[in-house]
Amino acid sequence: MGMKNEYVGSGLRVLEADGIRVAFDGRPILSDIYLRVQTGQVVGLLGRNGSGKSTLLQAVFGARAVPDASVRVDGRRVVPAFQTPGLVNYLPQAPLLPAGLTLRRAARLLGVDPLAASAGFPELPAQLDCHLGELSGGSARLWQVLLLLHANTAFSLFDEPFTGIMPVHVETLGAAFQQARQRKGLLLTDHRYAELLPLCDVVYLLQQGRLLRLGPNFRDELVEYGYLLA
Ligand SMILES: Nc1ncnc2c1ncn2[C@@H]1O[C@H](COP(=O)(O)OP(=O)(O)OP(=O)(O)O)[C@@H](O)[C@H]1O
Repeated sequence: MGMKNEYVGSGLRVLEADGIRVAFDGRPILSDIYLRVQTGQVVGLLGRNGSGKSTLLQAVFGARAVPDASVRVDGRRVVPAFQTPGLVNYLPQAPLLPAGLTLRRAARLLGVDPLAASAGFPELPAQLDCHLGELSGGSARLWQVLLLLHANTAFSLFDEPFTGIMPVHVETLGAAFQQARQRKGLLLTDHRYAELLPLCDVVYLLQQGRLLRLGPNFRDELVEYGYLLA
């Protein structure tokens, strides 16, 4: 794409965030967060409804300005992170790509080969000339996840990538995440923990404004903190 892209394809990259403090109407949502994702890792972010997962992803990406946030890559400050070419992309909970765009065009804008991106999903190639707005909710979601996953960034942040996607595709998508780990670092938040946890190298739980890095007995911890029933 002609753009300088120093972040892709050359060794280990470490994305760190701390100092992220967010309050709404005086009610603290995020306080004292430290988060780390490195290339080669799938990192899972869990937490109860309203715990601030989406807010945290926005703050890391730079979509939400946080005055004292420190987001760093390899120790170098990158705020807002999205301004650094090739560093990170982010799929919010809501649709990202315009409804009037065809998939072929969306893929070209993102510099992605749409056939490679949709490998393993037999019905997707036939949708290439559809507009995003013409697809079912689940198909549109799946395409957006796949296009961002295959776009050439060192990190991808996904807010609820599995939502709306049918079970047979959730498994294939999980495999695509695992494959993408060879190229990038992934930060995923989703309530489908049964599908998410087996993919994760690191699991974080957002709990009352703090981000806890869970240990090997994460299931017990998730019960203890009220995210799962015993
Ligand atoms: N713009 C805003 N103004 C006021 N409060 C907000 C705003 N955005 C988010 N909140 C509140 O901040 C809290 C965290 O919201 P957030 O969407 O980050 O949670 P979440 O963990 O992603 O939740 P879920 O699992 O339900 O998607 C919630 O209590 C929400 O109501």
